[in-house]
Amino acid sequence: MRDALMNALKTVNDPELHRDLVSLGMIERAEMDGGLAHVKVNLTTPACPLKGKIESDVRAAVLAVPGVQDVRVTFGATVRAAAQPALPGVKHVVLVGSGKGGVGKSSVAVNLAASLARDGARVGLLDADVYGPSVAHMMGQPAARITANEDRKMLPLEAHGVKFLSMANLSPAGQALVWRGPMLHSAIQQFIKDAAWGELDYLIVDLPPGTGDVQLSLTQTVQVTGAVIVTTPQDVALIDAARAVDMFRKASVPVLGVVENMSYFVAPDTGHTYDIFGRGGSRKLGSEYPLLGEIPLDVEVRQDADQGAPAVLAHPDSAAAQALAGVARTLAGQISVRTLHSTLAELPDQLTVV
Ligand SMILES: Nc1ncnc2c1ncn2[C@@H]1O[C@H](COP(=O)(O)OP(=O)(O)OP(=O)(O)O)[C@@H](O)[C@H]1O
Repeated sequence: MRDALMNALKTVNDPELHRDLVSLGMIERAEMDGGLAHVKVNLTTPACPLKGKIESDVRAAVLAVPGVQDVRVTFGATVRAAAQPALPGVKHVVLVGSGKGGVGKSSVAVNLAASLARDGARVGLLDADVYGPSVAHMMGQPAARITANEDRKMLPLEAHGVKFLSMANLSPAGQALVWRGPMLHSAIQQFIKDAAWGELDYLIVDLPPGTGDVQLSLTQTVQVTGAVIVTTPQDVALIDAARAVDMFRKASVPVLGVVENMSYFVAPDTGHTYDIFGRGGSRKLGSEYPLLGEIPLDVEVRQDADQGAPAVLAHPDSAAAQALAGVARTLAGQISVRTLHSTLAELPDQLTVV
């Protein structure tokens, strides 16, 4: 009977990976209990954007097996590590960058991290925006201080299910950092390599805006899975975003996608939509960089950030939070596809990214 179930499951393809669940090794359990079939699918990320589709496809395929009256589908998830894992225990390092300041890069990084963690992933968040570190505040821990463990490794702080490190938790509050290039380089090295991150599926790195030394130093310090570029749809932001894309291309860091923030505004009183910065402009960056999502301007995103609670957790039903959660899942799916692409010896020709 198990063979019949497995044969049926061989007809179900992962909708993103375009391969059947059996050959992808995603079927953890397939058993009959009377007329009830139990199937456990081990996803490649807990933030799988197409879990609902996989569930209905599995159900339909298994229900067609003679003798099956009902199906119970359950899920687990194991994020597969990049071919060359970033750090011991860290499966993927994802950089969040922008060409220009103030476009909402830190807000996106914090919400991505919180959303992935809520979906069940093990997530770290590194604030590499050394000149204007805002992660500590946005995570609600501006006063916390970083300590070291017995091996003299920095212990990340933790909030909202996310481990994080920010320069703001090292220096006295309100004091500016006057570190120069080489010191910054070694500070970032330490944040990455001399910290006890433990086992992480995703380490999200909030970069400083622009295309300077810190960004380059990071791409040289650690094997990075890819970068996400945050921009507003405004031309001046897009010109700078294109520069950031170019920098990553030159540093051989794949651009996993673009997030268009402050994409539009829906007036709460009239419901009218205003495209304040010109919606959809990020498509001008080129079709080879997938648009991971359009995040509306939303006063709650700003208020939640100020109060130290990511919008995806504080107001999960708002349009902005839903869009941010969608970005996190699309990104996780994108990483799964790329990882499979680079780790499978025999590539299916129809393997596509978003
Ligand atoms: N979608 C949004 N709706 C409303 N406010 C937003 C949105 N995104 C970001 N903001 C607000 O805009 C301001 C700038 O955001 P943020 O600090 O995330 O930008 P940044 O690109 O990281 O800036 P920098 O790197 O220059 O410090 C913050 O006050 C933030 O709360």
